[in-house]
Amino acid sequence: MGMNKNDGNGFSSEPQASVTLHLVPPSASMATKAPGFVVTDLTSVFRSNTSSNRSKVRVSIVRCSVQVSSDRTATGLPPWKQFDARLVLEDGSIWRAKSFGASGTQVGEVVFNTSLTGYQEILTDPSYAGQFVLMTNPHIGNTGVNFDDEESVQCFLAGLVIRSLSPSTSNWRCTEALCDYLAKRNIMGIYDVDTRAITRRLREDGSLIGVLSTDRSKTDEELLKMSRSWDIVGIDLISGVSCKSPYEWVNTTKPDWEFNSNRRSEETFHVVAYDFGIKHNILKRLASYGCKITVVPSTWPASKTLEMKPDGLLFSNGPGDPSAVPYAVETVKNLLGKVPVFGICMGHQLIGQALGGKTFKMKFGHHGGNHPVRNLQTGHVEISAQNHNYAVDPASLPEGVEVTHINLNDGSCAGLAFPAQKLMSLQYHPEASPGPHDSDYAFREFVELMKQEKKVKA
Ligand SMILES: NC(=O)CC[C@H](N)C(=O)O
Repeated sequence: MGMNKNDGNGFSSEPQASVTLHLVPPSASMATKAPGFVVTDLTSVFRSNTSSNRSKVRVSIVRCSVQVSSDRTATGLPPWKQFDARLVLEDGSIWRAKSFGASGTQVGEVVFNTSLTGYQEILTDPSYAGQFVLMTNPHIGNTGVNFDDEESVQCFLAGLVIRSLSPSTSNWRCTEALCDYLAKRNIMGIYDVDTRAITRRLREDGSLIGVLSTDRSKTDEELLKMSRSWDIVGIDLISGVSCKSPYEWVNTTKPDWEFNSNRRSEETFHVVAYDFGIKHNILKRLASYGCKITVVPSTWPASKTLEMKPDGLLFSNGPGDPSAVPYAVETVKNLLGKVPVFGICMGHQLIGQALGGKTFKMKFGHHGGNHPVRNLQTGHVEISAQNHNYAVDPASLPEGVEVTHINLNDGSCAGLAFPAQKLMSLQYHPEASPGPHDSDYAFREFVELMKQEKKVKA
């Protein structure tokens, strides 16, 4: 197999009498539907079991590229169940496509995401509940999905809209093909649709409600009517994604992926995290910075939180309209000023409202991993991960509240601080997932805020 002696990967060029290869296709069903895989990449063959008898070495292939055999592709069929699909937008436009994943009829708001990679984190971000995510990157699915990149326990989004779905997967962490993953989670995906044209329309006209359907019995007019009789504004989407009872979170970022290992606080701070649809990486980053975390449901009363005597509070990201969840605003209001708080995205918007400010719906929002933000306190520009359709109007906020960050694409408010109330918040995602890590320092600043408060109280 052309391995060099001691090449640094544990490979040896010594004679090997017996080698067992375990091929790992992206999914079992793909293997049965498309027999005859062609292994195209053996770069990561490694020795998993060395016995004292060096002539018997078992080898597992953990990374392999799998391509659908020419037999299968010759038939012109892709390795997933596919139906004709329609996306009917409320403006009357009809987009014909092919489906993968689940089938049926689903209504939602269409938003476009400009991330080049990280579709699994996007699919599992609970903040997309009620929305169809259209990826502007035309080629999706080529890295499959894996065990580690889940941002929640489920896919809450309404569906996925892409230009082209890769028929093969190639990634060393891949455990399943995207088509099978979505089918199991009952999420509809469509491809073979002009995502660029839809994006331009959304940029011109703003986010649009649409209906995605594989149901031939439904007329275009019926689907159009459905899209025009539903609205995402004013709906409490948080209650469908929040946990039902409190739990402890202990997982840190895995050592292999930890890029900020010197930043762990020597003290441990107890953080109560309100789950409005919390992404796992927010919890992992807090844990990596040395926090002990209790996650509580969105309806958890402020009084019970204060009984837990936390050092700090995290108000998480979450789906939908912040004006549709007055109970959450009330909870935030009852907690502000009592302990240091950090709000992220929906959490930031709820803080804005709790302070007496207003939120408004943006034309098409910010969704992607490439949004430039200026930190007004340091002057630094961060490239950030964003996913929101609403924003806080800074002019509506009371005196003493500082705008700390602005989005450089449109000048909108991207961060707030209110030192008198030990408060900081960001409209975007310092935990990234997917996206750049430029804003990770925000977790350190939150720890500093809790540290200062502890000192004052001591
Ligand atoms: N990621 C989030 O928390 C989203 C916030 C809010 N639901 C919005 O769309 O603006």
